[in-house]
Amino acid sequence: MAIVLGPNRYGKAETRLVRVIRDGDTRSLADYNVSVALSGDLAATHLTGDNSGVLPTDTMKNTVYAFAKKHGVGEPEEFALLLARHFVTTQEQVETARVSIESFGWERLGPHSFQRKGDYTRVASVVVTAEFEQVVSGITGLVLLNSTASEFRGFPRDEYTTLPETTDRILATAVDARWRHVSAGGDFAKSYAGAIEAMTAAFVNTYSASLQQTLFSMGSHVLEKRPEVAEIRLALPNKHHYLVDLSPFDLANDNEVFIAGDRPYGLIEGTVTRDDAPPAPAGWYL
Ligand SMILES: O=c1[nH]c(=O)c2[nH]c(=O)[nH]c2[nH]1
Repeated sequence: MAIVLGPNRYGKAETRLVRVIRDGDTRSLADYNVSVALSGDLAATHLTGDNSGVLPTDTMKNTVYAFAKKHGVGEPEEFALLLARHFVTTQEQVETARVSIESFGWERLGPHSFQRKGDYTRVASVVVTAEFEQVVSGITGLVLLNSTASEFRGFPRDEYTTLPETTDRILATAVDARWRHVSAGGDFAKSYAGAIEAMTAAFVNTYSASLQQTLFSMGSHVLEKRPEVAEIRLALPNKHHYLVDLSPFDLANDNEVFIAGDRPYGLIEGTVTRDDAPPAPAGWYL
């Protein structure tokens, strides 16, 4: 009996790329998940441990980011072709390159602001006893992004701090919010739509020193615009976008090419309350 190596391929899966394109004061966004798989004369690495034909998957990831800077990303089909042709023509042992791209859609909210396409979830919960009725409305999964007008600096540094200070970064979050109504009556459809509008407008229009500051601005704006809301609690994940270091490839990166981080993420939580609102009933947690 002979044991033989069957079909095989390898590559870097799910390179998360966000490419910001600047046109004067307006910015547009490509948000891609790029997977590369190469096959060809790759038996040796499996059979003998000879890696002389194995272009590192790390290099594939770097190529995605470097090409995004150098050539822009165009349509996903075009960017996939560019990458696939590169691997086939530059690596002799590679016969086939498969490049797959998921492209996530964003709707424009302003010159540098976006909302992730797709629905988010409206939630409502009530608690009723003989003494009180409590109505809480909310949302989860409203994904917002500002491609500029966000800083994070002036923070303390200790021996474990490596984060550089920045005066220009991407700020993105998936809004998870609950708000408590003053009473159990009213036009809940209008209230809900107005709360979302207020929250979104505050995110777009706040020049942010931190996500904490943006949180307070969003909560305040809801309370200012919606008198029927007594209190709002926001939980905002900081969906980090890391600037890719393209200096090893002699490319500058002036806030154009980012790694969209997945985990871990910062989680910024806070409650904003009006001081004349009826207090939450004892034992009630938003
Ligand atoms: O807006 C931010 N708030 C933080 O508390 C924080 N911490 C961090 O590492 N980055 C950020 N960004």
